[in-house]
Amino acid sequence: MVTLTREACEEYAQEVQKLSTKLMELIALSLGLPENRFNGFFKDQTSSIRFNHYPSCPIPHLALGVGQHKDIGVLTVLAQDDVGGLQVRRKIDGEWISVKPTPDAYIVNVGQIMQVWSNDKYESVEHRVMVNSEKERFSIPFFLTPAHYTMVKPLEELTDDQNPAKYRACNWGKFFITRKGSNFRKLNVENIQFYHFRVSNMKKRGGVHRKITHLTVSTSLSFLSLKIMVLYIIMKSLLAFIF
Ligand SMILES: O=C(O)CCC(=O)C(=O)O
Ligand SMILES: [Fe+2]
Repeated sequence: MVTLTREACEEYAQEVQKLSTKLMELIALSLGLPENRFNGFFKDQTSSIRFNHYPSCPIPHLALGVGQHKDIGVLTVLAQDDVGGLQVRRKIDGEWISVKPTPDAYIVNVGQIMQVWSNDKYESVEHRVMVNSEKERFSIPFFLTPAHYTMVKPLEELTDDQNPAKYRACNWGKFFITRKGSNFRKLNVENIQFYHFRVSNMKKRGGVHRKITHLTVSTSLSFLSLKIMVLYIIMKSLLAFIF
């Protein structure tokens, strides 16, 4: 049995954070930006680590370890054991492809924030985790996320008249709180995602954006009904006063 101490976790977090900083510098260079372009976003970063345990499951085809999703952060640096189960969705045909575990290697996922920052030059991949009928599995993802006050939007250097911003700005802290506090399952809608802020999605009425902004929509609706009620009361008193 392996015992994880707080010190070991903290040391691991610090090291993987350093690795992520290095990766962000390389990504900046790959986008033709100065190496330190992203550093400012991570001064008060909200990054986190998760310890995933997937117990073995006698009927694996009826269960999923983690349902299909795109990571919401900037990057995910994932450590996994040798059991396997992670699958990524191939874009061209939607086929689920198993990611073979490579010893002593990390898997790095591009998250939705990176996709927004790069105005779609980098794309976040959809993935899920299958369970194993005999073996339990462990994985440790590190989610690199910016300071809570960061306005997530395409970088200005990567947009111009020919290539306009594909996403509207969104406050990361508010996004995260909305996501965590959402009762999306009860409402049978998808939880909030950065791709809901795509300009093209937002134009479509009745599209995904309308679904996920139910909070805003219902708030404005109740505000509207309140206004109608007040107007009704005023009218009634006015009529009562006149007649
Ligand atoms: O366990 C894995 O391999 C991936 C887990 C994952 O996708 C996540 O926690 O976001
Ligand atoms: Fe994930």
